[in-house]
Amino acid sequence: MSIKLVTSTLLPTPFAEFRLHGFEAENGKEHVALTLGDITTAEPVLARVHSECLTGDALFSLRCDCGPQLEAAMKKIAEQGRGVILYLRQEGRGIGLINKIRAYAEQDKGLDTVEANEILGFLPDQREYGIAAEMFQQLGVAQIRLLTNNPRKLKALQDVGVNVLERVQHRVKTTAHSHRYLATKAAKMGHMD
Ligand SMILES: Nc1nc2c(ncn2[C@@H]2O[C@H](COP(=O)(O)OP(=O)(O)OP(=O)(O)O)[C@@H](O)[C@H]2O)c(=O)[nH]1
Ligand SMILES: [Zn+2]
Repeated sequence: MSIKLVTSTLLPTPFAEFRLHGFEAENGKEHVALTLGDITTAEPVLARVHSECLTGDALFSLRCDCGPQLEAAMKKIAEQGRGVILYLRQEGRGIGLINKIRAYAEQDKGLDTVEANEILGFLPDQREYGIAAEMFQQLGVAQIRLLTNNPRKLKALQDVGVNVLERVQHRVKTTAHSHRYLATKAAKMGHMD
């Protein structure tokens, strides 16, 4: 086991009172999950596997759609009264915060998100989803309906053994700033509508 559930508490939010679960990975990284309702029953659970984006999730960045996607996932789960969000600390598609800022600086000079990662010596997407499977298992989630537009995430999760019954579209409104970013994701990273 490369990650363990350490402690849980309540997290009141504007959308619902979630449970917040703290996980510690073998490599020292700390991850969290938000859950609502009884997610241990056989009925598929609405789930979002969200990758950390400090700029989008906490600083209101318009360069990407992460913040609105997180909020939309919390709202959809609140509406259903049942669901789970894994918040994985894989900032910058796995390259880390400072390197993501470096990548943004390259994008300021005209490169797209994929080219910027490559010029810095990284793959376009370095995320790994093995811990997600273990987190679902430890939370007692048997099968999920996954909120995503990213086919690679869907496949990666299935490859590590997550039982994904359905992909649920998870689009949010685009802004003038995020338009190019989303266009690159569609053209180069296969993101779906
Ligand atoms: N390296 C890099 N990472 C970025 C950039 N913009 C956003 N990210 C990171 O990308 C991650 C979010 O991934 P996305 O590709 O936007 O979306 P996704 O989670 O794969 O797919 P969805 O489930 O459809 O949202 C977060 O970790 C962000 O920090 C960028 O320009 N460069
Ligand atoms: Zn983002």
